[in-house]
Amino acid sequence: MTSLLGNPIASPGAAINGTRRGARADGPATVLAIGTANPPNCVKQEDYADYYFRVTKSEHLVNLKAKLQRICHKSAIKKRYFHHTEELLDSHPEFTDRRFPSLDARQDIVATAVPELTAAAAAEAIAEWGRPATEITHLVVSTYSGAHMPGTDFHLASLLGLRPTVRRTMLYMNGCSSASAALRVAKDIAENNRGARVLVACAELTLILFRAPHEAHADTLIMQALFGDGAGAVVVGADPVSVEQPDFEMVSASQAMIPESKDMAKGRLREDGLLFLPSREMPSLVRENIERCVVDALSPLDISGGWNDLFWAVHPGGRAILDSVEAGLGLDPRKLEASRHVLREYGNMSGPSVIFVLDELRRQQEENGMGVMVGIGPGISVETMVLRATGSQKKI
Ligand SMILES: CC(C)(COP(=O)(O)OP(=O)(O)OC[C@H]1O[C@@H](n2cnc3c(N)ncnc32)[C@H](O)[C@@H]1OP(=O)(O)O)[C@@H](O)C(=O)NCCC(=O)NCCSC(=O)CC(=O)O
Repeated sequence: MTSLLGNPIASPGAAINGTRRGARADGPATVLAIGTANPPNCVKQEDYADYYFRVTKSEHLVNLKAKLQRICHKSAIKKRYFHHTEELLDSHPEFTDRRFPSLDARQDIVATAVPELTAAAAAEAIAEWGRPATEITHLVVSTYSGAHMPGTDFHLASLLGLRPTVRRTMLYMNGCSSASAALRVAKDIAENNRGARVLVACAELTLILFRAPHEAHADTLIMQALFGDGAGAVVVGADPVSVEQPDFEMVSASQAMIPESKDMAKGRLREDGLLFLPSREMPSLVRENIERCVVDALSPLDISGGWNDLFWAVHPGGRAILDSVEAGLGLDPRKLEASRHVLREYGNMSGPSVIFVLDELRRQQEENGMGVMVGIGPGISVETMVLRATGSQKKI
């Protein structure tokens, strides 16, 4: 091919391919910094049944209260944090009375509370990262606590002073695997856009699903007994520059649907808030399927068996979920200590939980060599990310 002046020119395809190759990062995406945040209202698990039946004015349901006490006792949770307080619930009787629609009022509260909590976690991550917030190029935000246009991503960008051209992606309704999904997206962005610095932020507030006990809905008690509020944020980028100290390389990411599991963990957004129903069979299905998911994710890397040689960051969905992963993979009990710590100190915070687990692993300096982050979400979906600890001596 020649130009109008008769000079030979390279074919456009070759030029574009060259540009595309040059636009990609050289190395893998890495975790450059982690931040977490919780609201201030803390309720001890041993007090939760008294608290919950008092605030929902349901003391007369003595059998359900005793059942909640049994569940709390077996939950392996010590305390949880909530945005909602007794005063807030008192001023909104529609949150505890199933006969009235309450979605509008819930949405109005989370519209500001979710961006604020997310911003607290993100500000911590950016401070640790050590570069100005304006150098964040991409933002990936995930939540099921409310849905607005513009969304939490837009408000968060303003609260943090990100540049107006930051490229935003909003993920909704990914349940408890939301942070894993957001980190998977961030890895792809970082590896395909040279110099990209991606802020992942994920927050959930249980106000969106808070409801009173009801004799016909015993499963409500599971949600009320296990779930807590929290936000996690991660700065992701490839080819670190000198000020940046990565904690983990993000080696590979995969996602799988457990067969025949579509009714195992399902959520519906209704006039009385988000109704989320984890089935009783969820722990056994996780136990039966987890190893196949892990094998499928790791075999392309020539890693098979020897699960106790890896470190593990598993979503603390509940004590029985962690027991199932431990049994399904034949893990030594100390392998899930970071996940059990997060469950004990915060409950199941849905998606943000795995970010807390990564933070805990590096704090305990338990991570070493290769490891696996496992998100468990609706369906049942299993998100697997292989990580390599960098052995960073970062002060955190
Ligand atoms: C709730 C538990 C702490 C209870 O501990 P145990 O199982 O050891 O104790 P147990 O069998 O005696 O159960 C205590 C009481 O809870 C009841 N119970 C247990 N699981 C239930 C469920 N899913 N729905 C309704 N009730 C349930 C039992 O019938 C029993 O009632 P009674 O005492 O009257 O006989 C545990 O089962 C657990 O951790 N389950 C996992 C919870 C879960 O599904 N988490 C995933 C959330 S979704 C998630 O994270 C990801 C996502 O999907 O997005």
